[in-house]
Amino acid sequence: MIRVGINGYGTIGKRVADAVAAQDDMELVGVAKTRPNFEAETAVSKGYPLYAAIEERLPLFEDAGIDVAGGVEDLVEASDVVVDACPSGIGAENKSMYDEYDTPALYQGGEDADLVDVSFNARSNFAEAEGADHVRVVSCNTTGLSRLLAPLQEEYGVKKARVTLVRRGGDPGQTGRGPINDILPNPVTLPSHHGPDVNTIFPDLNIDTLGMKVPATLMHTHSVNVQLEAVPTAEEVRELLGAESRLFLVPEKYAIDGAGKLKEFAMDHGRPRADIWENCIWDQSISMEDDDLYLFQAIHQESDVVPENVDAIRAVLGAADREESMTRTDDAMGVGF
Ligand SMILES: NC(=O)C1=CN([C@@H]2O[C@H](COP(=O)(O)OP(=O)(O)OC[C@H]3O[C@@H](n4cnc5c(N)ncnc54)[C@H](OP(=O)(O)O)[C@@H]3O)[C@@H](O)[C@H]2O)C=CC1
Ligand SMILES: O=C(OP(=O)(O)O)[C@H](O)COP(=O)(O)O
Repeated sequence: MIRVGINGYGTIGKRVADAVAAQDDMELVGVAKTRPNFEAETAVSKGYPLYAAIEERLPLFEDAGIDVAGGVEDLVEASDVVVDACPSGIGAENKSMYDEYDTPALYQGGEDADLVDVSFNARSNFAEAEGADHVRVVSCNTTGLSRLLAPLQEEYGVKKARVTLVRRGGDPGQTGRGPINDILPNPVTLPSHHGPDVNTIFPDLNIDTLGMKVPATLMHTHSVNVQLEAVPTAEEVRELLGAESRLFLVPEKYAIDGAGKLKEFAMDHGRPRADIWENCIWDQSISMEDDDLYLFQAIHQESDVVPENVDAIRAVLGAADREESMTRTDDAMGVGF
């Protein structure tokens, strides 16, 4: 069994914890939090051992009547690998602690690419993470782009990708985020971080990305144009993308017109937290104009990186190859509609 610790039990960390607990080759050693809030209560009610991320705060948990298994260093020491899902920048501060205990660590997309040995997307570069000590699972949007570009690059070759990312302003629980009545170029300069981030996975891929932020919390939406080397029909592209386990082609007959109905669809399917782990590509948006492919896809920012974190655990430990790991992860989590 692979012993996994999760440091940072927020939006991403709690989802990765559930996904790890669902794998039959992994054991969740525990999760680390800084304070005894509702998420601490939930972790305890799920039977996840709770560790204090800041050891001086141990008494706060005791005062709140929450049992704590130890401090974060105990968690790191007891784990074969740690998933760091702390807020952006805290992962970098934690790196020396992971090194001290010789525990490989996975970081999230909010950390800089130069913090790590390898930036990771399971479909695109699984094997590169094998044996690495520090791996970054790229951001939700970059994960969505990498999953899409990998089969296109392999099958047809990519001359150039141009993507406009319409980004949700904040997650549903982030009550302090905005905008609340505006549409922002964000960043106003080009490129957004997503293009350079895609290049951490595909170094030679020619890609420009532009970002915007809008007053929405449910999902991001991408307007994608990929100029291809070989020229398939739109139907051939549909078949290629439809065969990928983490790409969901939203059928026209479902009459799903946006993120609201996608989330409703996920809830109808009994998805935990209404999570959508797959890229949602509108089937009827897939179009070819000469050598240009166009499509729209929606990305659930809170959950698409979760299966990628599970695969990265196996990758760093050399516990499985790409296909075996992705299949195990998907089967255990129920990825695929
Ligand atoms: N949310 C998203 O859409 C996505 C986020 N990411 C990336 O994932 C990472 C985490 O983001 P997200 O889950 O949204 O962030 P959250 O703020 O939701 O969760 C992080 C949690 O870490 C805890 N924390 C804070 N400081 C520490 C610390 N020193 N040690 C341990 N835990 C700490 C906080 O909980 P508490 O203080 O209560 O313990 C907080 O809730 C970032 O790099 C982000 O860029 C990637 C893809 C999508
Ligand atoms: O990784 C994400 O988005 P990103 O790919 O646009 O950076 C997450 O949705 C977090 O984005 P945020 O930095 O707006 O919180």
